[in-house]
Amino acid sequence: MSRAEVPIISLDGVVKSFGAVRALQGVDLACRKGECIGLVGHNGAGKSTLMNLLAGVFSAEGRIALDGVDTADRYSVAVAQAHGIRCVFQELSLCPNLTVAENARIMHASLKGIGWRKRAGALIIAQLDLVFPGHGISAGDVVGDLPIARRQMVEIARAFTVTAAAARLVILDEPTSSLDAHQAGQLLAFVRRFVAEGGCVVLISHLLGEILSTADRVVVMKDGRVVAERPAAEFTRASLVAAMGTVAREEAGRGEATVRRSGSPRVRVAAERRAGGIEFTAHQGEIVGLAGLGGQGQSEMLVRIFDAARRADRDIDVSGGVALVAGDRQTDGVFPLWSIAENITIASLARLRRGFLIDRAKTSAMAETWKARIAIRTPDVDNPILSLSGGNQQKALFARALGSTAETVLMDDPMRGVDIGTKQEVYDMIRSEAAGGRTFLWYTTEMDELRHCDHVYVFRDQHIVADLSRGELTEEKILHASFAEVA
Ligand SMILES: Nc1ncnc2c1ncn2[C@@H]1O[C@H](COP(=O)(O)OP(=O)(O)OP(=O)(O)O)[C@@H](O)[C@H]1O
Repeated sequence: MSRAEVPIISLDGVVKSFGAVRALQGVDLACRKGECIGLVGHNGAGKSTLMNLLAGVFSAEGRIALDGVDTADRYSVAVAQAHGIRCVFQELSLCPNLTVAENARIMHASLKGIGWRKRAGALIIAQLDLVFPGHGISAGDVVGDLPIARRQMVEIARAFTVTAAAARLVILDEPTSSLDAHQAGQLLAFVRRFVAEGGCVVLISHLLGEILSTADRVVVMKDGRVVAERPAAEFTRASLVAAMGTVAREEAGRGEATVRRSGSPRVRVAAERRAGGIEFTAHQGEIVGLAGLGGQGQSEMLVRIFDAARRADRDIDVSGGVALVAGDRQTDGVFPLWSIAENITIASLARLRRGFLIDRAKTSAMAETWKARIAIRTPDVDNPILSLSGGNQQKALFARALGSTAETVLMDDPMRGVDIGTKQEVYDMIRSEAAGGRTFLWYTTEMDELRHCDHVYVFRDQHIVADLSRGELTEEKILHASFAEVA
């Protein structure tokens, strides 16, 4: 084997268990210079566990070799970092109370002495400029004040920064899940440049289009095993879905071409008092999309509506109960110290009461029902929520909202990290619940998801700039409204 072919890291027969769960059941993987490996698999297949192993976070049984040398059981985060192995985790890991520059310094201990903050700031901003030109982030911004997309951009750029050790292998776990299409395109183009210059990237994603367009080789995992591994060019979207063990099917959009908006609105947000201001309405049984580039005021609108259901807001009318599926599950969704069952049932406690107490049997029954309906992978719903894989935590948030009696469900980019099979199940559920009279307000940056909507409002710069019914909905119109200057 020539030197160039010696893998940066190789795993051989790696096994990892969490209690009764065998997360990895004997995995082999080699990561070489100059390649992007696409890693796919259903929620809970073992992808994040594998990346934690590559990053030295978890120890495991089996063999790990670095540059062809067996590390025996000496592999650790420090050893991984010294070899230029970096990770961008699905759950963002920046310190929210520190600035962008200070967070860059955490990764680079060599930035010290007088002026370190300035140097750290220059380093991260230069990298952001390379990956996400026009990012709009400053070194002095406090991370906790940034919207989730910008936090994700900082985290990604930080992984590629170079000081003492160059980045040789960067593992990206669902890196585009909070980015809009434009930012995702910037990142994937950068990945190709990094790989062309001799770097290696492991790209974990449920968006199969980005795997097929960016990866050289695709590794498919199922239930803790690698079940297929081939050059990306040999896969089609359908064969990839089939390899993951999901039945491929064309996603159906909403049936009829146009829908007459009738009945009294469930949610109405008055038009802004400016020329051309557009009123936002959502009627009973409608699925209403909030579109546009990421972070253009869509989440803020959902939060205002959520608040208006509890206390009067002169510009917003809401009738009936409201539930929210948060996209930023880390800060807005999951109760990290609670069990899976408690996380699912918290929005339904009124129905689960017996006298003054919560009926545990009813709570467990509701959690079990949703575990089965939405395929939450856990041996026991009383396990802590954080024992679930990221996508399965997101499913629990869906179960919380759909299982409540709220007439209106607000969804803030809710499919983060959810696998393709489950997405199809959830789309079906949303459609049938809407047919039964429920109203959905759905913020998504995925064009494909907007096809499920009856009506779409496009946001730009905190304003609604277009109001499109299903019959008028095209990707071109949405892009045009997303980018066009206000006349
Ligand atoms: N800390 C933990 N404690 C208990 N079980 C865990 C823990 N971390 C992971 N698991 C379990 O290991 C299995 C693999 O999880 P992993 O996070 O690797 O899946 P994944 O393929 O990354 O899924 P996703 O696409 O949802 O991110 C799952 O069944 C998960 O519940």
